[in-house]
Amino acid sequence: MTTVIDGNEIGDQITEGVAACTDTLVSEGVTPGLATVLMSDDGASETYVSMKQRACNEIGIEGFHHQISADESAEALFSTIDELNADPAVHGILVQMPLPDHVPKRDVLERIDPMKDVDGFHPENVGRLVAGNARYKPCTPHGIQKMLAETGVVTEGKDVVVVGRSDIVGKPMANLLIQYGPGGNATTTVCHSRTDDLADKTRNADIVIAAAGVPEMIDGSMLSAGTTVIDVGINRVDADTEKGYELVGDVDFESAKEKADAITPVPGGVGPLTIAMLLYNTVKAASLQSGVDIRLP
Ligand SMILES: Nc1nc2c(c(=O)[nH]1)N[C@@H](CN(C=O)c1ccc(C(=O)N[C@@H](CCC(=O)O)C(=O)O)cc1)CN2
Repeated sequence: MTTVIDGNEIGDQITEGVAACTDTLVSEGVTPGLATVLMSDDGASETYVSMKQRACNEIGIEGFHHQISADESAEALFSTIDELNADPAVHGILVQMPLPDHVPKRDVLERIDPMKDVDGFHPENVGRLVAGNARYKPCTPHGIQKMLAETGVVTEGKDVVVVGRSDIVGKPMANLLIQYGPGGNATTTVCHSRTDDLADKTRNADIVIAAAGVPEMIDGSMLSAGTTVIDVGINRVDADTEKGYELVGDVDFESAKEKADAITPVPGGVGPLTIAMLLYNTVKAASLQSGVDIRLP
């Protein structure tokens, strides 16, 4: 029997633990604050930012939102970040990706105070992660680690194939998987658009993590029986629905399910964990900046 991993259930469980930490901080006079910055008119990005704000409100994290028009200069974004860096009510800053082409992404990430970088994308935080001393683990890969642990999928000694080499998922995921300790100790292969014979790599994997942003590119014929399949893709494809689109993953769910021991659906798989781990990092940021000790889940 294939287990369909319920990301909403695991996300809710983690959020409950984070909510208890928020209560502890508030009782000590510290209200965790998260600022989201959106410089885009992309519908999906707008949806994700409002989901993040709603999730904050539900557990008592104070949300601040800054909208910058997509055709503004990069300077407008830099000065917003400078203000948020200096604001003591803001413990976490998240600049929603992707940014418009004229905005230099690396300069934006370096502008954020690393202590407030709850995405874990600042080079200082990336370096700490690679060194095995993470401050803020990037939300999606951290959520996948939690999801595997919760499902009883051990990574130690396993062959894991990560499909995709993005800064948000592929690279940090691979780095977490090769760390010492639980959720790590995996033999990790990173595949990408130039990989020769991808199916040969995925067929030899115990765990496949698909994060390439290509709708349904991994199907059952590319998997061996018993594989754990984690689908990170959330692609909007045109469909005859009320919204005019439907969400599909990077995995062809029906054929992959025939082979998988465990598989995540889209929606309701990895996505909710991304939000839960953002709350986790925000509360951790508030704890680090205030010196109030908490026990994170
Ligand atoms: N600064 C960042 N930008 C982006 C990140 C990130 O981690 N930091 N990740 C992605 C998108 N993302 C968060 O921003 C994200 C995507 C999807 C979901 C989610 O819960 N999806 C739901 C479906 C929602 C829908 O109806 O569209 C699901 O999968 O069930 C959460 C977060 C890019 N940018």
